[in-house]
Amino acid sequence: MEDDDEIPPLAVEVDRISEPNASEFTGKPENRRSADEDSVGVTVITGYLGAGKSTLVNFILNSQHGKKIAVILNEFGEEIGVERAMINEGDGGTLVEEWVELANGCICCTVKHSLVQALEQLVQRKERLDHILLETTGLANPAPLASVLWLDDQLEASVKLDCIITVVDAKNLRHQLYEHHDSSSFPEAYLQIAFAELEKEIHNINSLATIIHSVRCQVDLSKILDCRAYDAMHTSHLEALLKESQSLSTKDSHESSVRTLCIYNQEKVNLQKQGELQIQLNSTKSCLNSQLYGIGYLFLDCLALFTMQHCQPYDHLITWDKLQIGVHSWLEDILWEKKHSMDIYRCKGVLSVQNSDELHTIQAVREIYEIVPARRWQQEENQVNKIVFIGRNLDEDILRNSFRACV
Ligand SMILES: Nc1nc2c(ncn2[C@@H]2O[C@H](COP(=O)(O)OP(=O)(O)OP(=O)(O)O)[C@@H](O)[C@H]2O)c(=O)[nH]1
Repeated sequence: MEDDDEIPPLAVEVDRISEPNASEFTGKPENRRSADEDSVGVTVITGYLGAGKSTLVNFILNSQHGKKIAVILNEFGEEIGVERAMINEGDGGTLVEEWVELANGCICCTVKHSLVQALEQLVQRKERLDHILLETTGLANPAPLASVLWLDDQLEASVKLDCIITVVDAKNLRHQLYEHHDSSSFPEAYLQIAFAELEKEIHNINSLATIIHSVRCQVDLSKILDCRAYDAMHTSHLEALLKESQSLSTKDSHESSVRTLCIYNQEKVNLQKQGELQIQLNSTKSCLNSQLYGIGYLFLDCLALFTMQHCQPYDHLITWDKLQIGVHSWLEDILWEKKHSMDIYRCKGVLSVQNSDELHTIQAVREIYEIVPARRWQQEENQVNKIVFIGRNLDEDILRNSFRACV
């Protein structure tokens, strides 16, 4: 990346920003203020991997606000299509006025210019938008974004930075701030104290942040949309952010050892847990009658429950057609047992499941995971399994090969 790319396109020298006067801040005070009336508000939604950014986007889109909202998603190349498939667009995309996917890089460094272009195109649409949501990757630094939105000459007057929301996962924040801290077995009373401490820690990092507690990002939208957090009255807050952005090199802002990779598979998968394994027998092919003869137990390297269906009563020659494990067991091996010594921070994706016409989403943040049916597959959609992993020591071959046991 060119050095030039790293410096946000500032309209004024940063040294001058120290003046608390909003007029001097942009150099064009009256324009800025009157333009505010017509400009489209942009809410930047940021937060660490798995903090709940998409959950918040989903919540906003599905709430009754009567606004025409466009969503800009920033994805790393490997994540293309996964993020969007996981957000509920409503039937036929009715909840979202416009989608823009900024792929192949992080919005805070390599795709900054694409962001400017995307915003321009959105505000030039015939039908006026009421609001734009910009969801960053879980590894983005929001400061350079703020400078693009606040100070970019091309954009000035047409969009305004309404608010930066940082979604924080109360369970994992301590772990993220102080690695190796395990809060999974804390008694409740301790947790309450820990959460109070968390608020203190958040305020130590940003004393001006308004903290809103929520479960699954269900918040009062009047507190987060159209809040003009950076209008003329609140420029000092942004000043600090921009100064910080100047001192940071985007080259250093991403952990180089953290890798993102994606595995694909076209076949439908089995979700079942190990205790519910179904073992298909070759001998079923030669069955003469269709009676169910029984359920028995079999010791392999684990205890597996199997059903013998449609077998001849005296068929002693049993050979396995396929030993299938479920996605649950596969994930638990990787996330809980850490069988392959991979340090997985985040896993997300879509699954095409056997005997189901619904797209299932797979979500994991550290060791906590869930697999849920999200919606029906759309007709034109390619029903594939696509799973993104983010973490350290990821081994693509192991992940891909071990996943095959689920199909
Ligand atoms: N228990 C619990 N889970 C939550 C809450 N909010 C979000 N989640 C779950 O956390 C997981 C990650 O949420 P996402 O919204 O995809 O997180 P994200 O910040 O977009 O993640 P990245 O794509 O990695 O940047 C999902 O399984 C959510 O259902 C919450 O308040 N409580």
